[in-house]
Amino acid sequence: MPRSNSAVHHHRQSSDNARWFHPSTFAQEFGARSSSLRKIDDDRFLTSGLLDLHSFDTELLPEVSNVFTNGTVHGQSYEDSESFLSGNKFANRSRGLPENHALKNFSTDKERANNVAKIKVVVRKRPMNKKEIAKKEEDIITIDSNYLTVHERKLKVDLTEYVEKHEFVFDAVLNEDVSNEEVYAETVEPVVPLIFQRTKATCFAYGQTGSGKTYTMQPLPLKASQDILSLMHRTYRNQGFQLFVSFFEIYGGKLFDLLNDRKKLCMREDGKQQVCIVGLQEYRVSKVETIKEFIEKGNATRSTGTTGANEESSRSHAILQLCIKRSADGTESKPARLVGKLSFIDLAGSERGADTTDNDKQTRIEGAEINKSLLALKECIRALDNDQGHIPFRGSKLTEVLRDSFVGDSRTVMISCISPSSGSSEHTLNTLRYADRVKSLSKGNSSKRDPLSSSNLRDSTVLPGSSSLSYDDTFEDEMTYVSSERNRFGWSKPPEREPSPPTVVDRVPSGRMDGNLAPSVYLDPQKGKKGGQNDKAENETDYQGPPYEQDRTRKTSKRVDTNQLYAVQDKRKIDSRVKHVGSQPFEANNSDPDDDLNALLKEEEDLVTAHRRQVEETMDIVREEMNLLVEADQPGNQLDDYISKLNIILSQKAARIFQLQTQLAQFQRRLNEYNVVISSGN
Ligand SMILES: Nc1ncnc2c1ncn2[C@@H]1O[C@H](COP(=O)(O)OP(=O)(O)OP(=O)(O)O)[C@@H](O)[C@H]1O
Repeated sequence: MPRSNSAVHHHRQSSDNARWFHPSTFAQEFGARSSSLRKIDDDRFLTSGLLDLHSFDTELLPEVSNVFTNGTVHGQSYEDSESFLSGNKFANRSRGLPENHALKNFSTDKERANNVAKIKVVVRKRPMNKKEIAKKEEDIITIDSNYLTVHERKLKVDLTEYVEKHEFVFDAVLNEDVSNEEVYAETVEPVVPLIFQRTKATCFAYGQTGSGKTYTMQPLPLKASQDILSLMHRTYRNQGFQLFVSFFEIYGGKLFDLLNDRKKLCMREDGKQQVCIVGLQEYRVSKVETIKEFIEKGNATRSTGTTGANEESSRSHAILQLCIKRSADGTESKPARLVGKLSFIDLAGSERGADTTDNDKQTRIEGAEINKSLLALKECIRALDNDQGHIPFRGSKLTEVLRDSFVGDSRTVMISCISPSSGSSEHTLNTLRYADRVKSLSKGNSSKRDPLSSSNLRDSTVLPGSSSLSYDDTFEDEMTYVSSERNRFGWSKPPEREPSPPTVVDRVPSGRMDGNLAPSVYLDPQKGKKGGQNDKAENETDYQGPPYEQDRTRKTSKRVDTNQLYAVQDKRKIDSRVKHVGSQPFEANNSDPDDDLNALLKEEEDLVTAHRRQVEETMDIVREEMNLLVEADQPGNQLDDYISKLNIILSQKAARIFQLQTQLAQFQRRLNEYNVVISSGN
């Protein structure tokens, strides 16, 4: 197994679920819609959804017009197409937004695509809320361009306080004043044109409960559809492109169609090892309004599923996909094939992931499942960006479903949401470390972690300029629109657009889930403390400062049927890459290879986390020793006191080193076993 520097802390997830498609907020955003999907069904051309696994091949089209070449597209200028595509560029990028003007004139779409990072990690800090202010908590996050510093208050052994700084660098760091519109521009907007060029892109958010995942993610799919449809009706007019939407959830390892009465779906692999979701309904859409209705419907279905209510959806991953298809001859006479895809993933319930020490069995199972998703996700991203032959998508159901998104031309945008307050420092650091880990997986990152470069052992990282977003300020004026009118999510109203295309919604049998990807995650490992509900309660109170308009529906915490979770693991083993070694199976005892891999990944994470902790603690101890020496030099110091303190310190050091050595030796043994198998398999 190729080694890497990856390390995700085992973050206890202390959040409630992140449901950025929550119906209540959605309805408030876009106005409550009385129309149900039934209406959609009635009014539009929906066919019953049957799945022909092979009718919608995932093969990409041989040629897609090079629309950006030479700045003209079928007589339409590039500038024209850009101006409507990016109607929200901002004159003011000083609020935590990095200057991304490096990429000025793209001469080709390929160049454009190359300039959009494969993995982009963005951090968003939310404002302090009323409760935090009332508790006199401090804002411990400072941001300077794409640099972020956590000022963590700590106590020495002698109980004196000091501030430890943890510095991070990400592709973009957005402060509390940054609007959702700007978040979109920084994250999803740059990848939208790429999905017309055969790219599969995924956006997901993670972070502690109440850190702003829902607030951040909820508006993105609609905004993206708006831009996609604009491109289709302008730049790519009459080229046979079609937009499809699907929305499903993974709950307890099973798939449910959120746009088809939560019908249970079945995941299969075809002969070409393509992942197919049998029965998944895809709806052809040509109006943003219609997509809103579908999302609303999906959210409602998710929260009122047959076996439960909100708490169930809080334990599910919701995946909304926007697919661009095109018929081979550019007309609609032939079946459309997938060109590109944009996935928005709500990895819910992640707050339970770190709480593997919880006494409740159900909670432990869920936590383990979520940890598994996070680890598997990270591993897939790592493999993806390093063009590794083996992509461990089987590490979790989520990554398995998203398999196609980890191959080919893909883009991943991670949004790490963080709370600013001192009371959240541990969660915040965990979130940032995970983000940092994912970012450091990218081979595109030129800057490497230099653990000793900082006097205080920085947490972070990487790469200035490794993957900044591509903005073309040549067109900035045209792209800019300013509106004082903002909706509840902070979006400015978009400028007047072209007349909407006729409302057409075709229900299409799809059957194939061609790719996509990526999960929203959240990680927040926190040991020893049961995070979550209390934090949640606090975080959900009103904010002061900027008027926050988003209402949230509280998610209650109920228990789900254990059997459902157990029933989950659909263990069809078809990974041809994991082979047997001679006559000896990969794992003795008939154990599941996926489980072995997962266990190994978990051990790796544990080891790196333990190492990190050990280094940090060592630094603390060294400080203690220095203080002790200073004290020892003082006249009249107590020798007894010095000796006993030194003894304690040395014992602590020895114990920690011994513990880490044991863990390392254990991991090396496991690694050796695994390496044999993988190398033989390849
Ligand atoms: N950047 C922001 N600006 C203004 N308000 C925000 C921002 N981020 C979050 N909020 C507000 O903070 C509260 C919590 O945010 P949100 O529900 O998005 O958190 P979450 O991470 O999704 O939580 P959970 O994991 O519990 O679902 C909401 O009331 C939201 O409106």
